Amino acid sequence: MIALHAAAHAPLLRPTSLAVGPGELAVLLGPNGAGKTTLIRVALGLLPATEGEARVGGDPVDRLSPAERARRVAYLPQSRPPAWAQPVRDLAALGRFAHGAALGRLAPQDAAAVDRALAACALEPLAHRPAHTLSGGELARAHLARALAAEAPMVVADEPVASLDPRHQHQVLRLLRDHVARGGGALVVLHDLDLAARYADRLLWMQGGALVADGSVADTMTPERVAQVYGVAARLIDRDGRLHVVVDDPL
Ligand SMILES: Nc1ncnc2c1ncn2[C@@H]1O[C@H](COP(=O)(O)OP(=O)(O)OP(=O)(O)O)[C@@H](O)[C@H]1O
Repeated sequence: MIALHAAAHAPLLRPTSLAVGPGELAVLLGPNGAGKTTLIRVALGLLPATEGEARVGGDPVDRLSPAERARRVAYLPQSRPPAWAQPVRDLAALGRFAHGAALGRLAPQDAAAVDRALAACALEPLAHRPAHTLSGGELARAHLARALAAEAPMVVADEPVASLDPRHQHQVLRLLRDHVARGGGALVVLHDLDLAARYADRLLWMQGGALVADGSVADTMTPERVAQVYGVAARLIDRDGRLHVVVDDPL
């Protein structure tokens, strides 16, 4: 469980109360600069709250060691660390460091978790490739494998599908859904409203540093809200019980 009752001044996060827990895939939406990354960073204790507090797994995040926090929540940041000539498998193994693993010293359970994450991300054929030789989309999946290898109860992913082709976008969101089906929780930033409508249990809408709506797809995804939050005209089409979001023109 990630719980936030906090505000920050710079970058701006208006007073925000939010809890995301096991069994839900919450998608954080909002235009560029709305404060999505800021909210995540305050929630994870990576930016100080100027008022209030953030809790992870029930404890104030500033009382957790980085390793303890990493065992509770796997964070896939938007700007990922530069990849150097490290094989993909070693990059994924970084996800086990919070469990006491070190490169060249993976216990059987660490190696098994890394193998599961590589398989889930369809990276087995690339396991021995130096990460700096990967395409942008392959590298994004390698970072996801690192996050999944941690096998933390919560996953927080900031635009995890940004550089992926359509098939891999769906693959990543299915992996996050599988994580939720196994009892985990996920907080994921997306810019694709159609993907959000398809995969989210809950939508968190941000604008101007504030959470302006929080609820199910059925309750919160409306053309009016898309217009208000993003400044674009959108049509919602219900086809075979699934909502499709078609973005038309800027308003
Ligand atoms: N260290 C900082 N000091 C001052 N302002 C900042 C700082 N970091 C970010 N900001 C500003 O805070 C606002 C929110 O930024 P944030 O990265 O949280 O937005 P975002 O919703 O994640 O955007 P995007 O979709 O573009 O990634 C932006 O206007 C940004 O320029």
